[in-house]
Amino acid sequence: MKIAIGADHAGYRLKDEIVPFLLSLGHEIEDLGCDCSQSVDYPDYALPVADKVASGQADRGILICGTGIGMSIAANKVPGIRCALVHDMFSAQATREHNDTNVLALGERIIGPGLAQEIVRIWLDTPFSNGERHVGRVQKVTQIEQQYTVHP
Ligand SMILES: O=C(CO)[C@H](O)[C@H](O)[C@H](O)COP(=O)(O)O
Repeated sequence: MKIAIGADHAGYRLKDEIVPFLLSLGHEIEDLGCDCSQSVDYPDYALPVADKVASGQADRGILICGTGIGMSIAANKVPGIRCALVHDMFSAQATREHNDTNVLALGERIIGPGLAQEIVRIWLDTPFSNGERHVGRVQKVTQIEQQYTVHP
């Protein structure tokens, strides 16, 4: 899978643990920063990752900040993005099966690298269930997005 990944200053250390893990699983990674503890703004890293996924240049995106909250809020503003903030293995599976999420947000200040890797592995491996009720609900979410998208 081609995966775009980004973090702010509160998430780059966990990103640096996740990137080699993803490479060891055989994924292609585009690391869009940041790479040091100098304070930056999470929307500046959420947008490029979300854009890679929304435009089809990446299959999935992973975003990391202190809590994952800022990254998930920002990513979900991009049309076509369904970003889930996940800190447990059950939700990692459920959000793929039920919500067909294409971006995963994690909080470095919330979980350690071992749990984060398990969440990432499950989230990447779990297919969308394609159950009729889930397809219909995801379509309804897309319809909400379309209602608020300004078309020129
Ligand atoms: O957006 C966030 C909180 O919802 C992220 O966790 C940020 O990483 C966090 O706000 C950064 O905080 P800092 O005090 O500027 O390090």
